[in-house]
Amino acid sequence: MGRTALHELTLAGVQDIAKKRGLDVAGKSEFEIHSIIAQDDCLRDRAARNASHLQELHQVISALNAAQSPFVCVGSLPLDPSSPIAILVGSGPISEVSTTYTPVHFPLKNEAALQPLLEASKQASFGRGHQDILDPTYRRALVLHSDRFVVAPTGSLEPHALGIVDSIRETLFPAVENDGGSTRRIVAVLDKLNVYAEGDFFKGHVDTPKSPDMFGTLLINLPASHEGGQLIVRSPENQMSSPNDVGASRDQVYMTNWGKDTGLEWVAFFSDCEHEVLPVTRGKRVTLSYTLSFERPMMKHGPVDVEALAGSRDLAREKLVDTLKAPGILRKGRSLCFHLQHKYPLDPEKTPVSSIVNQLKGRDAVIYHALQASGASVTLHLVIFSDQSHVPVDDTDRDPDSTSNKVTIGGVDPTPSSTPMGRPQMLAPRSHQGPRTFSAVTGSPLAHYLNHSYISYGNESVLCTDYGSICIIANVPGEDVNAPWGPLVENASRLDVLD
Ligand SMILES: O=C(O)CCC(=O)C(=O)O
Ligand SMILES: [Fe+2]
Repeated sequence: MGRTALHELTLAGVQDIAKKRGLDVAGKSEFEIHSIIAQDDCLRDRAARNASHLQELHQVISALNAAQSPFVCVGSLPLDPSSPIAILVGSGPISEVSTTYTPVHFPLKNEAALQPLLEASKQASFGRGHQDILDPTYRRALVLHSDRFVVAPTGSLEPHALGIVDSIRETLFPAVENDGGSTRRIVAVLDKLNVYAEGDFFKGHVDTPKSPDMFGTLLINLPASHEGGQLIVRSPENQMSSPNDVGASRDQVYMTNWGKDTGLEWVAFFSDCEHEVLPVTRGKRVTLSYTLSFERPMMKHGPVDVEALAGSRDLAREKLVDTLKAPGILRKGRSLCFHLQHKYPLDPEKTPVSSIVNQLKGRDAVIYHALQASGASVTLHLVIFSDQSHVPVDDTDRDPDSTSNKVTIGGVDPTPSSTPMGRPQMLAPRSHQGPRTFSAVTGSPLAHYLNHSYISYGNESVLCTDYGSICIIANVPGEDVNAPWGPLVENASRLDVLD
């Protein structure tokens, strides 16, 4: 055995183990330490078990990567030039009887034709923390809210009628695409019209969720000739990269190429994906933005039909299910922990964590449904951030000695029907030998922690909702999710695994 399995342990893990076994490793190289512990039967055995565990987790991660689902969905629709679309710009709020309308036709014939829109629009602000502020170094654009214009002919830019909503469901929610549609009705609501003139831009931001049901944003580009003004959308795991970054794979950063076509072009993306509009270098760029939400009544439904996953005949996802079913992946006493890739608007004081089951996006939905299809017992857990180390959600249990800048994980929500929050629990520090070990297979709550301050740069300031970080915990069926929690092994696929 020995070398390969031992090599899977990190140097820190090896030093830790060696010290606990009373082995003298002071001043020794990693190679020497490995040789020392290779002589130790107990350590060899433990390293071998770690190595097989790591191999299993790597298999899960590979299957998961192969089953990745996209974070953007794009399309284009031709427009009949003989029947242009008109934006009817109101002289005041459209609810008022006295309002008169001036039409602006698309495809836009010349820039002068845009004048009524420019006059009615106002300089766009954006949300920083709880305030809407004007900062032309961050966002330079004009906006016209949907209460100041109407589209003619009526319904001609209606995303349902145009088939855009169906495409969004098929692309962004493939894992649940076949559940009959009725439980996952998507609603696209027109929010505003954005005009970017030469030199205008909108720097990187994430869109503020306007309600807990909102999951994404749809932008329709109206045909107006321009250059520059590309929209860049980044996957949640690639927030700081540009399309030219070395290492940022092209499927993690999407960039539009609008302004040349005479039809409609559109892009939809999950609302926690960072996006930006590069400066327009010629012409005018006009977009309509829509919020994408799940219809409210579906929140009452239970978890979506897992049969749908089996019916989707996606080979990569079937392989993921098979990998999760393989003997040893899930075993008694070891839970798998998947930190969610996306953020979700959730007020944990009012809503159980389990309510986001029907809102899971992208890879999170794939993991959840694959785990369910594999027969695992699957629960969602709230991740709460704290500058205290491993502080339980319940303040009475606060550990006065822990001050490091770590995360607290709590808010177990196994039985949402009986209690709104479930009994608060926490993951114990690594040194604590709890009855169950948690192996973090994907992501880290710390990454969310770093993002957290970033999301105060929304596109609007909204007070009522915020993002929480959540993880999916998978157990063998029958295990008591309320039993005291053991240690969390972060990045279990890379670090040594505690037993
Ligand atoms: O106009 C665009 O393409 C983007 C607008 C945007 O990101 C926003 O309003 O939040
Ligand atoms: Fe935005």
